[in-house]
Amino acid sequence: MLQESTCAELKSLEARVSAVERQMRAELPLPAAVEDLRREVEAFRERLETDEGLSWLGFYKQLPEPLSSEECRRLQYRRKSDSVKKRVKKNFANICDAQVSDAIRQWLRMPTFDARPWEDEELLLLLQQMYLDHDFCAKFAIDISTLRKFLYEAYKNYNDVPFHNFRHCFCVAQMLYAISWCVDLPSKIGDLEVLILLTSCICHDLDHPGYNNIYQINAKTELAIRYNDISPLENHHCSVAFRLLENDDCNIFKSFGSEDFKQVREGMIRCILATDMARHNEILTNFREMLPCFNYDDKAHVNLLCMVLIKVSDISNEARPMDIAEPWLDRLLQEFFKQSDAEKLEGLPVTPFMDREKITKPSSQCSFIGFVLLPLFEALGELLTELQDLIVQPVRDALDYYKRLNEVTREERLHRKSIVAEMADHQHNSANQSPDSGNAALPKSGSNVSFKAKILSSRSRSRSTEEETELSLEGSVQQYLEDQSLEDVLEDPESGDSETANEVEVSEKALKFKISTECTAPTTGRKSYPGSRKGSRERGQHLNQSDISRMMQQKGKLKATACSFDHHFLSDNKKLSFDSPSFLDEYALTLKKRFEEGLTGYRDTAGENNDDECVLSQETINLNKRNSEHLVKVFDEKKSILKCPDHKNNVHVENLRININTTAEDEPVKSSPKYSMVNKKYKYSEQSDNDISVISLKEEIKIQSPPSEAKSNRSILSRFRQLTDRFGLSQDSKVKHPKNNNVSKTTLHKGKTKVEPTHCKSLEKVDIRRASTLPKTKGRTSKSWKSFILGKEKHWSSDQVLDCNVSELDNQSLPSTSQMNSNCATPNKTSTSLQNSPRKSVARSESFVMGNNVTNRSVDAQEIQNDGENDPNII
Ligand SMILES: Nc1nc2c(ncn2[C@@H]2O[C@@H]3COP(=O)(O)O[C@H]3[C@H]2O)c(=O)[nH]1
Ligand SMILES: [Zn+2]
Repeated sequence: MLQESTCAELKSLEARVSAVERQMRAELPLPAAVEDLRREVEAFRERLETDEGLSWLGFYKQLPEPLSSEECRRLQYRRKSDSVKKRVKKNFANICDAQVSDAIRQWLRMPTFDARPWEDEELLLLLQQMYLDHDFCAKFAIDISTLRKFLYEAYKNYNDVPFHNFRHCFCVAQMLYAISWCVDLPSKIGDLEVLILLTSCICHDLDHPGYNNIYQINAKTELAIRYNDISPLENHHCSVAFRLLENDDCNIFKSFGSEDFKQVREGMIRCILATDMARHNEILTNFREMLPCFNYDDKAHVNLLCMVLIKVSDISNEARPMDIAEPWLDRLLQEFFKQSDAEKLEGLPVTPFMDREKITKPSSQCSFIGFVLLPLFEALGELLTELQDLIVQPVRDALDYYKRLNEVTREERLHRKSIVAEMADHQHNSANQSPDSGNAALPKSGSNVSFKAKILSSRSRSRSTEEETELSLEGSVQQYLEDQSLEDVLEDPESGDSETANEVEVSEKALKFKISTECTAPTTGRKSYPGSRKGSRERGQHLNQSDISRMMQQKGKLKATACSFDHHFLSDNKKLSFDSPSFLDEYALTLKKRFEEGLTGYRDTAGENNDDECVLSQETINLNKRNSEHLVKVFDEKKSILKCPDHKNNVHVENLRININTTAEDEPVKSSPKYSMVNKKYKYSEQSDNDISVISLKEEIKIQSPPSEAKSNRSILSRFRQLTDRFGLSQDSKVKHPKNNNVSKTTLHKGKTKVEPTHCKSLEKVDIRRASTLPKTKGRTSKSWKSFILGKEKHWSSDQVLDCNVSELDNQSLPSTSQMNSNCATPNKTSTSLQNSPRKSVARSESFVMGNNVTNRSVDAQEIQNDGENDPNII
């Protein structure tokens, strides 16, 4: 009894004491030292939560930049400018009656055809030739002026994006055309199916915004909402196509009866929707099953074959000679990187096969060709055996090449690792010899030049700039080793790691109708990609018990370290008798939560995002040099393209030469036309709008990097140690912050232009290998074009009118960031390295016109600008 009452009294006393204590804490002023400490701690917390450079710790709370920022404007969708459209329209009208020489018509039937030297209007002429050579106009009563208007409208509705532009559309149509001739497709599936296929190829990426379905779905764009996440882009391309065809002026099917038109519509929809890579496995599996009993009389079989044919054409760049294929890959990666940058910027899941931090050219191609492209080509090659030599073997050669390139890269990486291991040993030994000088043994920022130089000299080419930046920061050997093992996993396409999931796997996950994706297991057996929200969730759930307990221990360590950090601020090291700051508990809780969600792998954006775009590796530059040499040759031979009077052609070719030399003037040292082209292209790669946006993305935009599985294992204690080190250098790190750092620009630039001697050596090696695996360019290199010339008189007509007002299209596929500023972009005229600069193009086109006795006048850029038609499609 007594015991009970005493206990109760004690408890009440205890409660009163703590109440008084709380009251005193609230009302009495804290000692000055404690006040100071509190301020310091507050500042520290603020720093952790708002400094992007420390975001890898996981406390960063900053939201992505507001959508209206300057950087976001760069992400927008690029419409063709009015002046460009008008010029192409006029030039096409001028040349559309020209006869294409037999030589060019033959070349057009080969996968080795090179579209690069041709102007847009000339490509339109060649598309027209495809219809004419199949005799479609006669067979299907297609009026030639309607065909021209249709082709021009299609051209007009492709955007100025790096890859999915009009030239891609041309290449896809041309590959289908080449296949069609090679296997005599009309005799197998009928003329109508070939007409449907060719037209579908031309329309298959209409109004592509340069951001794929994964982006559309994750960003919940208007298109994704409109099409319920089911192939939003392909539905859009198809819808735009039929909007064009609604207009009688360009409806090439207007003479068709309703049943026939229905068949065309069904066929086109089927073909265009088949280009969604999310359906790749489904289509390939069905086709393979059909192969043993394929029957050309069975409509279902023919339909499936058509789907495979358009898919093959769509992804056929690697079946072309390397010097044509590789610039396309550069453009594709440019578009990929742009998308993943946008995803980071907007806090969306980052598509792994598009992430500049995760892929290289060889890794991307090994995965894509090996797992996606070749299986499809081989399946088609089984049915149409004529295609084996034409496209299947060149794709195998390309895969061999990229595998070897990957090996070389891997060897370099191993070499690099051994150097780092050596350094680690050295560091370890020095630490053992003089315990007090442990820190001195660690290579610090800029302090260990030989360490850095050694690593730089052994680095892989394609990632050089990234790593240079990374290593020039606090160069912890341990950290470097960790990063390297991560890199190994990411770059090994056969590792099965979900980070290397290819486009089909990622697309299948992201694009399939939600109900089926959520309920069924993935057919490929690979995990969902970690960049996806689902992936993040899964990773969190897959943490096992020991992971959790390790994390909890780490949490404890963090708390302890934070307390000792706290002591650091107390004068005379005197421990004060109050609880550790409550924010530490909050931090511990947040940390625990983050661990549980599997979100601990935040990257040090200050250290790792200072990379450069790095799309153009040295071998690409070499190739570009070769390409441009080829281009000069083609210009010489271009006069044989059209059967026009010799003297007119001479004017044209002369003008082309003048234009080339004019460009060369920019570069006084190397003034030959060959070099001017090389330099122009290289310059473009450094100065393109995209590059600028990359730099500004790195420097100014807050990027919330996705979690990285391997890095999540890094000890939180070591991170905290780094943090406290950095905190000690707070002023410095503020200067170093990418947002304010002008120096980093210079470093990036230097990094890019610097070519280490060892790289050059191994590049030579790669180039030799490459030459041996180059697909043969039979038609083009074995015979001079001049030998094909039939010097017939050409009929020039300038009275073609291509006016065709297409009703406003549903242009809603903008990346979400661009929605606010969609009118502000200056079209990036330098963004297509396959095209010439606008000024140059104008001059060329004019000379083309001049050469054909059409009014000879000089066209000035300003005039063209003013001439722009007001296109309702421009948003
Ligand atoms: N990695 C890689 N992807 C490709 C290549 N060619 C085509 N693709 C992808 O395959 C996709 C096919 O459909 P899209 O044209 O929409 O976009 C294409 C690219 O994303 C290639 O050479 N390499
Ligand atoms: Zn395409």
